[in-house]
Amino acid sequence: MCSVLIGRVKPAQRTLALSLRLRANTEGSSYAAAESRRFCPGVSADVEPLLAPRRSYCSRMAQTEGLFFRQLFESESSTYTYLLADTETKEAILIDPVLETIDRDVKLIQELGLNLKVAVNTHCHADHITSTGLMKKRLVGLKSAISKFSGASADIHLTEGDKITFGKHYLTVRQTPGHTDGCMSLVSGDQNMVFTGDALLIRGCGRTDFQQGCAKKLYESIHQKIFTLPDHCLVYPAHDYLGQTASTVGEERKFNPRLTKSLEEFVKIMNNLNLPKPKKIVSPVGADRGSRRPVIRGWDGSTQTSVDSLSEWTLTREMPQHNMESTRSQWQQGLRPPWITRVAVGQSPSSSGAESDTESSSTESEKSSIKKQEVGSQRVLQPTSLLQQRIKEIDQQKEELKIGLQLEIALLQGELQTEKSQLLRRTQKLQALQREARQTENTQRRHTVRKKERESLEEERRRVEELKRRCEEKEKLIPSQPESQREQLNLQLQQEKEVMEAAVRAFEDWEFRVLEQESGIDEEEESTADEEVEAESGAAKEISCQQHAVNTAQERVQQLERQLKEMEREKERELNALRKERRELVHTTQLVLKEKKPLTDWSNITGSTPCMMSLSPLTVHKPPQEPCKESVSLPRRRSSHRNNKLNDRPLSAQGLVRTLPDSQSPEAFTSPLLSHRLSNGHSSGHRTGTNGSGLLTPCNSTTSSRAASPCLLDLVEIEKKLREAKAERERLLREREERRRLLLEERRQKELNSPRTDPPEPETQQSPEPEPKEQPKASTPPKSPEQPSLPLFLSPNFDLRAHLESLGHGVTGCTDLRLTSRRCAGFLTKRGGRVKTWKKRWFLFDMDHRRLAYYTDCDERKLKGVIYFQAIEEVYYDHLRTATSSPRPTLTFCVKTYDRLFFLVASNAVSMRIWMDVIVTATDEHSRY
Ligand SMILES: N[C@@H](CCC(=O)N[C@@H](CSS)C(=O)NCC(=O)O)C(=O)O
Repeated sequence: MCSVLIGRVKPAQRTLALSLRLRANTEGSSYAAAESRRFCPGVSADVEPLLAPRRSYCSRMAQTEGLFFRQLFESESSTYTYLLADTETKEAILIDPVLETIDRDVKLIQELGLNLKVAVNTHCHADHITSTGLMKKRLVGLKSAISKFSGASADIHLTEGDKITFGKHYLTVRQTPGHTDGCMSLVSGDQNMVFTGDALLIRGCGRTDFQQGCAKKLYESIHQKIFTLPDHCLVYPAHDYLGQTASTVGEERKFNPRLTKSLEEFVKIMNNLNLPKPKKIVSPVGADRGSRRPVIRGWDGSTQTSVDSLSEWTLTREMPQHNMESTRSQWQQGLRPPWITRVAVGQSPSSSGAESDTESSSTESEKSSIKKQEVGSQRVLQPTSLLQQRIKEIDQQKEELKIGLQLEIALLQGELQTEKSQLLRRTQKLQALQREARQTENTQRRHTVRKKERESLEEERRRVEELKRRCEEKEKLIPSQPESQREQLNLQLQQEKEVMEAAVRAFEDWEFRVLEQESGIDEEEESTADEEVEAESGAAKEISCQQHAVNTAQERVQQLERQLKEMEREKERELNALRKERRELVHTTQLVLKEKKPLTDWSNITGSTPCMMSLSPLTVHKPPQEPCKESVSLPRRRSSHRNNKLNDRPLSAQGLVRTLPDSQSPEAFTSPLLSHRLSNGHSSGHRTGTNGSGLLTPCNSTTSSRAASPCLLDLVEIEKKLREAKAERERLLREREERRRLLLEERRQKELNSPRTDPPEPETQQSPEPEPKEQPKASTPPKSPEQPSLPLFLSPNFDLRAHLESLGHGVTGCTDLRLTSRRCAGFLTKRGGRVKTWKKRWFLFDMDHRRLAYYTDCDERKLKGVIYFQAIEEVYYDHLRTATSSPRPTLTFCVKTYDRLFFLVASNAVSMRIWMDVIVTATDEHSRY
């Protein structure tokens, strides 16, 4: 049994103990030691000086024995979340968790077997939504905490001096208002760490231009509450926009550019910051939910309906949308610091038409056999991987949707809870009023009865007195009566007296009873009849008012319940739709995989070259709607058919599958490819496709997947089309082979007629085909009438060297390159595909093999990878410096294939320009052919 204590040390020594049962956990590993390894893992001597500050951080961390500490980062709002735990008891606290990273945080907490007791928000965040509310739904026993002055609801409201205890550690609350009224900093028990929230940032501080911000208050808070901590105390802020992770109080006191100034200067600085609104605050998340009244979401799932005290910015924080596409794309496109890794969905593991770019060390023979298989199977692997990618996307979408809707439901439940408790309060009040009314009524009734009784009593009194009077009169008259009658009269008087005395006794008893009854009754009540009437009418009013409020609250509760049910139904509907799509995609994947074997076998039998594969209608390409995410540089291309080019590209399996029902006929899928491609993309005949350019266009996977899903059911149709595709492909390959044979024939003829001038090229060991002979420098050979219309760069007579000279390159002066009429070779530094390390490679641009190969060295013995010409889409200079880690940013250029980017660095500007113009010929060749 252990407890998390939230207690105030001063003034009242208040200790609020939340006695919570702890899971039995015997692991007890040294988190602090692991943590220090994380901060300084295997530091080599040459970088050690650079890491010196971090070493001091971690060595100090390690001193706090038995403390687990983890700094976590959310890249969209640049927020730091901190997880602290006692390594022995496993009790943990979480500071400033963010909604977007709830899965990561919960997973980590569960993996480490921690028992999260409290999730603290250092203040009301204006730039992101806290995950405490949702986290409470996921982690049993978790309490939320926030400053009492934040105006937000939470399980625990903290004030100055409160202690948040977890195991043998604790954090003390120091109120540091200024950025917001409810800002607080949390100081570790040993004063080695302070979590400053948005008060003190590294070399900065929280803005003071919204949310009750006040520069003067902030200045005082920091000076009085943070700068009074020891110099070595580590500062952990809630945000950093420059990748800084921690600082110290001493450093900030000395170097903080804002806080080293006088108060007046500080105020001036803060008033002139002119910061843009935080990125997320203005995002119209939930804009489609305009029907909902503006609400400020409570920090633990409840809702505050008051909007008066909060800025308009706060009001923009609504629920995540059900349209998760936008969220996902934000996540996918969002820049992340290097230490945040997220598996990029849809990244093909291998390069286009190339061997894997993992810089593996397989042998040449392995390479060639792998290449054969790869080329043959690529067209089926790629669609499969696309489908699998889509499945992954759906899973992710499902998860996001679930979180979004769970949150929505949790918040509605919170709202419902609040309304219900309000209803309960009102009902109780109403009942009390009704009780009161009943009491009043009873009093009145009693009052009337009493009044009547008093009247009867009065009557009786009068009767008794009359009897008394009569007896007295008789008694007086008897002496004056004749003697003979006196005895008789005395007798009568005696009887009457007895009757009278009995009546007096009865009356007195009655009167005594009445007086006794009335002795307990409030005299005021008796006397102020008017007031009573007034109170009665007030109570009646109050009752009707309360009745009305109760009715409204009941309606609201019913409405919320309906909303909740609808939300749950919506969640089910959405999840079912996603489940259905996923099932269909899995089915289709299986089908495509089934197709894989015969197609691969067939491909091996034909022994087709990679270039031939480009004619396959199933070659996979990135959907044209998606621009290259890695760079937005303008491509360096001579071809003016940029847009057509994308449409000219072979149809992706994904696109095929999705567009089948629209295409109606098998011809739509097979017919126009060859003629269209051979006519340089200008053919307008025989177009049966759906996109106006005569070809089927792949659907945009991010927007139309759900709409397109029904077509996936048409599996028989798919099989049929696959068979047709195979037949068409076979025919195209035959035609292409024939054309190729004719070309070679023609080239040989030409060589016989015109003897070559260039010396024969030495690099022949790689070439399985006869090395073509070079033509004298002529980049545009005359076209014989019978010669088929071939693209410029495809022509066997095309002279690369002459072409470059004609472009004005000083080829002879560039000693870095070996340039012949058909080849260009030289060193380039290439960035790895998955492991982003830069390696120097020998690149060989080979026009005869139509590939750009790279080797470990200039002897070209160890092939590391190949980029086939048909895969190359664009070549451009990296002027936006997207390859941030490039050793020479100014000499970096990009070769974009349809599924990845190659970042290459030349040794100098001249060779970079030549390389780019060399490689661009490959793109032109591809786009034209
Ligand atoms: N451009 C940034 C602005 C982020 C921002 O305004 N941050 C707040 C804390 S979150 S409310 C702040 O106080 N910043 C102080 C500063 O000096 O930056 C973005 O949107 O990412």
